[in-house]
Amino acid sequence: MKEPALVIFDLDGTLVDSAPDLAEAVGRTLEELGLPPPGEARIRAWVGHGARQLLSSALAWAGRPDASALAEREFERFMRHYGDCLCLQTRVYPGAFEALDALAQQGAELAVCTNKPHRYVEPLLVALGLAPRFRAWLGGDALPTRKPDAAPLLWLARDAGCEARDGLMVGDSRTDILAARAAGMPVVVLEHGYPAQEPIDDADGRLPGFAALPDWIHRCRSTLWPDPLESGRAD
Ligand SMILES: O=C(O)COP(=O)(O)O
Ligand SMILES: [Mg+2]
Repeated sequence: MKEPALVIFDLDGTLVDSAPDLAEAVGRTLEELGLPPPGEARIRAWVGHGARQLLSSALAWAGRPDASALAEREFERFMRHYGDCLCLQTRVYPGAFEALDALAQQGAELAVCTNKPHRYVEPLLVALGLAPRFRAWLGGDALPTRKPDAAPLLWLARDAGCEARDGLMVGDSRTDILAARAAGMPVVVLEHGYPAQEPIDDADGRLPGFAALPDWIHRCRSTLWPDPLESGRAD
């Protein structure tokens, strides 16, 4: 029986809890614009669609009817602030290192696919000691399209020399599920992250956190990654 050849992790809400630092950066940006900071709880509900969308959600919440145009204009201001608070309070979720090590020991390649701006992905992974675990990572603006488009997952599968169907996406949101489905990749959702704003019940699995991941993969491997010799799959 096979194991996944490649496991791709979402970043915010899956590998790391970055909401406090994102909230700080959004708060500083809005304060400079004379608007109230939305606070961490609201940020948790808005993360996952990229930084522009996050800023736009905050500006709309603060009552700006021109939120999306204003987010575009003030994007670099937000990016400066986020660069300043990238890793003040951001933490790796419990069990992540252990799960990554267990998967690597089983021979899986590991990668990160996030909608966070690409320029901040590597500094964050390095600061948290995660970078050496991954063969590759892609931020939301690394390619012309981002999750929920399939392109970043397909790019990472190609980079690892495998088919998307032989990989696994580990995420926390509907965006991750849609990207994986579009790529033809199995997907499991970890529920330790941000509150689900959209349905996540059509993932292949839902787990409370990392501790359950290696065992879940092991139990599901014959259905999710059937061995062509056993299943008669035509390649
Ligand atoms: O929305 C973002 O900035 C990042 O979100 P993701 O890591 O969950 O893709
Ligand atoms: Mg996420």
